[in-house]
Amino acid sequence: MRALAVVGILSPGLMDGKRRKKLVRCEDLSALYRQSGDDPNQVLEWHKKGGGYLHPSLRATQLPGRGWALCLQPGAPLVPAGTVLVRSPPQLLWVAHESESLEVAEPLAPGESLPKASAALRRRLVEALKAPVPDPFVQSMHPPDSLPLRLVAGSVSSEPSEDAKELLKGTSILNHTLSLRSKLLKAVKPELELAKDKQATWEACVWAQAVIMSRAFHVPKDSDRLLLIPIVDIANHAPTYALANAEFSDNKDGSMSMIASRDITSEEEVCVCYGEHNNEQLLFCYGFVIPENPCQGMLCPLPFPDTPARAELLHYTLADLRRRHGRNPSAKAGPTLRRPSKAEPGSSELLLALKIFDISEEKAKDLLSLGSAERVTALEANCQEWVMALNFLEAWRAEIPWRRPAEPSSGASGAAAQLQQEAEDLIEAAMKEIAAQLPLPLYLRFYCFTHQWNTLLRFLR
Ligand SMILES: C[S@@+](CC[C@H](N)C(=O)[O-])C[C@H]1O[C@@H](n2cnc3c(N)ncnc32)[C@H](O)[C@@H]1O
Repeated sequence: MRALAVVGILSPGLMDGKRRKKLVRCEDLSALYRQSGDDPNQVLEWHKKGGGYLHPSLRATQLPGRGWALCLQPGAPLVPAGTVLVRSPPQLLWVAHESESLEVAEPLAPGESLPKASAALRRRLVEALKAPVPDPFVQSMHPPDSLPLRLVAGSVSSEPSEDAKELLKGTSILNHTLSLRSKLLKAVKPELELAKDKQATWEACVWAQAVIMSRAFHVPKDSDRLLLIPIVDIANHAPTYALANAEFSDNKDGSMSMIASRDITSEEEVCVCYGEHNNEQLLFCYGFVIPENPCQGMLCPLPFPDTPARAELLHYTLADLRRRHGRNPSAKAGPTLRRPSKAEPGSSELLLALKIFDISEEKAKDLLSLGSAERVTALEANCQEWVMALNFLEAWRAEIPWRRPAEPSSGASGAAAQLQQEAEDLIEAAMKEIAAQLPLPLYLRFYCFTHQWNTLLRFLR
């Protein structure tokens, strides 16, 4: 009974007794995740019968590397901005309110703002799998197998394997994912204790958590409602709000719609923006990365300063820096490494953080009382921070496992490998940038002292 009844149930059109019996004996829960032959029409039918609306020119289809997607049919007339593309009535939505839940729940991951609502949805999803035939909506909720939580989920009774951890080394996601796994294990302990088959229950809980991370929406953004929205949840992600061609609309009658935010033409894919996320955030929550993502940056694996004035100073000055360059000022997550550009060096946030690490608490208090412009001048990096940054970047790069350059990045680990490659490229670019600033004698001294001859030869001007 390891696979519950779920495995058979999740294969559309296979409900005859003989076939189902065979599938129930299957030894894994892989049918909880998207298969290449999955057909979206079952859930579309179910949605229509339940009172849902789908624009007649839209169809759900599989796109390589993107799973299911909503696209305008070939030859369909232009759909003008403002058109309702999908409407899901309240009775088909799964809604959890943070304020209505009495339970105590801790956030499982950084940035999770509705932990009680997530816990309530997770429990409901796991329960739904126990039904003899879960409804087509539940059957359609397939999170990607490249989601980091899935990569490290492994066995309920042992630690994640070194091989699984290797896939995320050198990125801030490794620690976040391991922490998410252990917090989830703790949160579902009561269910696991009651379960006959602990591994199957653990896998169902991982599936439910993965569904919430990759398919649940928090609408409106500042409300306490977490929703699973059939059909609307088939829309894939556009990197920025400006690049999306559709958006959610929260209706007065409790239904949810997706509306065209600009004209959409024949065969175009309908995409919403899940949030302007960089590839680290996308991989952690959604299991994919976007090549040349315009929302760029990778979190530098640095601890935040551990004294109040230095922590506050870093927070404010990072926000200042971001505002000045037209980026989202939120600085909660700490300094990021970016692609160098004419407007801004890629290592500017790292250099700022290293400078603040090196000053006293008293000096930090003084700087906090100054205006923004004076602070910027006082916190300008010099040779000392450049050398510290080179040291830090060398250590960061050494964390990333060595990979054969031609190795194809496909399968479940492909997106993680692409993120590691992105980290390597950003580190290399930042090192070049810093090497170009450093006076030659200092540069030579650093590399001779650290015996990193390869880097020395590569960057020697
Ligand atoms: C809300 S669901 C969208 C529907 C999903 N494609 C499916 O098969 O059901 C989010 C998931 O879709 C995939 N996805 C969304 N946008 C993507 C994109 N721009 N590139 C690749 N995969 C994407 C990821 O697997 C993500 O976790």
